[in-house]
Amino acid sequence: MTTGLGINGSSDRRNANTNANSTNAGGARPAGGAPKRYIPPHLRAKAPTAPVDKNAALERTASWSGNLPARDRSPSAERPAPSGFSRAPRDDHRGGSSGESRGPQGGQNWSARSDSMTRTTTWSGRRDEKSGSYGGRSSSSGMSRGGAFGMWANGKHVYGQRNERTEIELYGSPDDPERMHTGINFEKYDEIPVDSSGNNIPKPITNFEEADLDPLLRENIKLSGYTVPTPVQKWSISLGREGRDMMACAQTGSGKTGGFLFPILNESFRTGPAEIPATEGRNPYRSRKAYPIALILSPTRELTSQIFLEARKFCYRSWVRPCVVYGGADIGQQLRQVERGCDVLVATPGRLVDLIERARISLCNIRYLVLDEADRMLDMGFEPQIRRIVEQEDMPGVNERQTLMFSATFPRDIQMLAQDFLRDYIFLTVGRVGSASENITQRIEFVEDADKLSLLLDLLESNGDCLTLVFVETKRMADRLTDDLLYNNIHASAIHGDRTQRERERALENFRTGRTPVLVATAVAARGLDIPNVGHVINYDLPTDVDEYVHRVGRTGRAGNTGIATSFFNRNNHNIARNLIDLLEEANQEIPSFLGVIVRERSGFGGRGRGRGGFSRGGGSGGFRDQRPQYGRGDRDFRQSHGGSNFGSRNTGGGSRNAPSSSNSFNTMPPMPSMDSDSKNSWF
Ligand SMILES: Nc1ncnc2c1ncn2[C@@H]1O[C@H](COP(=O)(O)OP(=O)(O)OP(=O)(O)O)[C@@H](O)[C@H]1O
Repeated sequence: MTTGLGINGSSDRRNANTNANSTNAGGARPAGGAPKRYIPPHLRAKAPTAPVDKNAALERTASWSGNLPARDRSPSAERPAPSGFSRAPRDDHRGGSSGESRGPQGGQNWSARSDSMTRTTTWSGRRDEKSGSYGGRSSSSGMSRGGAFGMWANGKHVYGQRNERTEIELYGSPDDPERMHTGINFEKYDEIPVDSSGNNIPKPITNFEEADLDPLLRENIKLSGYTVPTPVQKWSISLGREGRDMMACAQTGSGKTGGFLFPILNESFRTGPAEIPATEGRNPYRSRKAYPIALILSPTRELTSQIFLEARKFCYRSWVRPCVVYGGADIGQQLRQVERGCDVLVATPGRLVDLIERARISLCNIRYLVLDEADRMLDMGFEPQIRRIVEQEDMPGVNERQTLMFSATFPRDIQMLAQDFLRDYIFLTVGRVGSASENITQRIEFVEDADKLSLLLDLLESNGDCLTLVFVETKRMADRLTDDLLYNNIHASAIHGDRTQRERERALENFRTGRTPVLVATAVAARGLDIPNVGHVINYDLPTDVDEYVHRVGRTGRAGNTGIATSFFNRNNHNIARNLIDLLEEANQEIPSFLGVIVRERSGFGGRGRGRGGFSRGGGSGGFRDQRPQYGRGDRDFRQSHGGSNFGSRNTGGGSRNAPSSSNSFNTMPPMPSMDSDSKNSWF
């Protein structure tokens, strides 16, 4: 039962739901006896219908059907049945999928590249290709045979030929429903205050036209439909030109991917490839090793794949070949792809280490290192691997490379740790560190565990056409809830760490295309994923960490579009209440009174409020995180507030600062157990 603490009249509505349905969480399948069917609100006044036939229950013909574009570019994924939305197979969310997954390593068609252009460069020993495809959004036909790559010849960048088919595959058509279109609030990004701190801060660019970008990059940006740079892009392009390191904290959906790709590609297009050092063996040109010039590390396979697809857009017709490697996919295929050309490598740490150990990747030519979701990459699970990749392999040192870190959240302790990988960096914040975008309407609903399913069904019923992402805390819960939704006639699938990579990619593809408009996810889908039309994020289970909350809700309200995030809260979530209040306040959201009540209750028990910048980061309860000292959420460049540093104040307009004092003395983290990215993912 709900308590009287609900807001907006929602508790009344839920009580009504509970009465109308059952007392065991709406449409949940009861442990024994005949299952009770969930009755949506608009049918509750009507006479009950016959129990749902199991197969019929999975038939979707109601409000979801066909409302969303069911365009499916997957070569072998099932197409919607002609009669409308045929149901996804019962095991759709658990495995046993019959269709091929789509993804850079998902199927045969992803393996080959489609350059008609012969590469004559000899710097990396890569094979010249005449045809084929090399993975991308659509592989059904292989990437267009006429797809063009450029080359670097005689010290010059020679652009590849334009190819209409490749352009449609890469960029979609302007009315492509799967393409992210900027929303009504896109221009408002410019109103968000930007703070920068560091030495000799260059001025940001103001627009793409005056940015003196490489003409090919400019063209590719245009083809991607970008007309105005977002704030983080304005700054990163200018910092990239100056060769400066950067730690950038900008809200979810505000264009951080372009923020790191643009400066890297702008410089690479101008300067060309790097020579392989003579120390690399007798005839490095004949070796099968790749020598990328840029390395982009990200925490999850899906995000890694997505960044690669973005990189392909901006590398089109250039000499730069992007390449992707991540766990769970066929390594043989990845190795072949690496051999075909690997100038910008997008990778998860675990798989990268594997390829380094096999002597198939050398990092000796790295000029640019990017940690996307940097706070996650330097968090406990990944840090040992990052240290190994960056410090113990052959990557040039911090003075010889440019290092860029991006995230929407940057806790203070991670900022401290990050200093080990950065040189005289600029700290950039767009909005407050770790704040949620105001494009997202955040609602917190008080609901007891037993009533969650009922409320979820109500919300889904009233959702309209949009895609809905439902977050839960455990893999088991993800499967269970998906079963419950399928049982209640809602097309849903699940994504979590226990599913095979093929199943994960398939679930994501079906979600993206609207075949299964509800995706139940664990934290594996919380960061970075950019899926158009996600209009509603529901935290069925709230996370214990408020930063995780920020990333989750950030799957909606992207690129200036608006979205809704609803979170189910009850007393079990008291640890996050304080931080949630701060977050809602910052984003100008309504703060339900029960949050304050619960915070006061907890203070009464001797607990203390854990405000931002206070002692605890996120107030997680139990688990691995809490074994670390907690330094508080970062709300600014930690160098500014730390005693002994010369960063006494915030700098918003450039100007000079003295170098920060050494960070090493602050790095008092106890050693953390090592985990590779795949085992890390298994947490989710
Ligand atoms: N300058 C731009 N003009 C138009 N659209 C843009 C621009 N920059 C980025 N976008 C679009 O905005 C969306 C969000 O961008 P992106 O995924 O880079 O956000 P992000 O800041 O990395 O988000 P997250 O914190 O969730 O990782 C993407 O669909 C991207 O194509």
